[in-house]
Amino acid sequence: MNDLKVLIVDDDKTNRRVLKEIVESMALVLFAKNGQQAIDKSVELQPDLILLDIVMPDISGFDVLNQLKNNPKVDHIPVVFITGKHENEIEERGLRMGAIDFITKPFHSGIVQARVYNHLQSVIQKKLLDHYAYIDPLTSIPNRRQFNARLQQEYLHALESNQILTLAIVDVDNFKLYNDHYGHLKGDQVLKQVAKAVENQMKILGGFVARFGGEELVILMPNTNAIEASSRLEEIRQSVESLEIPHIKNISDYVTVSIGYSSANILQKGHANTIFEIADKYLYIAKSNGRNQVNGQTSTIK
Ligand SMILES: Nc1nc2c(ncn2[C@@H]2O[C@H](COP(=O)(O)OP(=O)(O)OP(=O)(O)O)[C@@H](O)[C@H]2O)c(=O)[nH]1
Repeated sequence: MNDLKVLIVDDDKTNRRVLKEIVESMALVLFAKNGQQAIDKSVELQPDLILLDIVMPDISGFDVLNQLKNNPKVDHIPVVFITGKHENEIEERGLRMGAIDFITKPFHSGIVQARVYNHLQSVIQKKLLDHYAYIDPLTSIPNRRQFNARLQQEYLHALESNQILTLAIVDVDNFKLYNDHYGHLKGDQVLKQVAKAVENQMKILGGFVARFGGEELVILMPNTNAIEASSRLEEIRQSVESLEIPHIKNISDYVTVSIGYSSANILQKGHANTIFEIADKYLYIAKSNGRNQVNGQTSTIK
């Protein structure tokens, strides 16, 4: 569990030390001495669990929890309240506000350890579920669900910041023939290699890549105009060709991809799918013009 982080928020030094001793075998321990630090460190360090004292001199634990629950960057982090005495009213209020549990002082180390352990187990389970929900099992890159969420995010960001968003579709050429000739298992290996090559390029060039489905990958490049997009996508096209994966002799020497893109100047909310449709149109042109090429343009979404 060593890559897990627990943030201990307590104004009392002794309490922080005692809790640290209980928690440190299960997770990396972070500290905050007051409410404001708790909020700042939660946003910055993204702990997996927060142990939060209720009574603190600046902002009370209730107010901290309220602020955390109203901030989309941290609203998912489970919070366990630390309280001086057991009072049903306080416990009910905290649980209704979204705290997942209560720990009472003075600490019984065995109980605190068991509670923290159980909550960290839930965190691990959730991480695993998130992984399966958002990662494509064949290629290990983000899947279409993650892409859809990211597209909405980047679309809004581009609209608000008046930046150009490029969306590209990368499609393996003549892949049906490849599958028919070499078999689907070999085809799967090709998809893995192509996804890896594109992902590596995106790490260098900047951008997000996902498997859209079948033999199609999709790329998002925020703040990227058509000229920049065209040269980056050309590098991606070349990176796949240079893998030198043999195709069927009379089709082409190596496995290649065609890429269609749209560099969108976004003037209107709610038309993220239109960028995809335009990129798809250019992909069709790239295919019709002979495959193994990049095609696209600037478009305006209004
Ligand atoms: N091996 C493998 N094949 C897949 C997978 N998903 C889709 N395919 C195959 O991808 C092929 C796509 O074929 P088409 O849509 O006709 O496209 P294409 O043959 O690449 O032709 P062009 O796109 O015009 O170059 C089909 O044979 C699908 O079965 C997968 O996960 N693994």
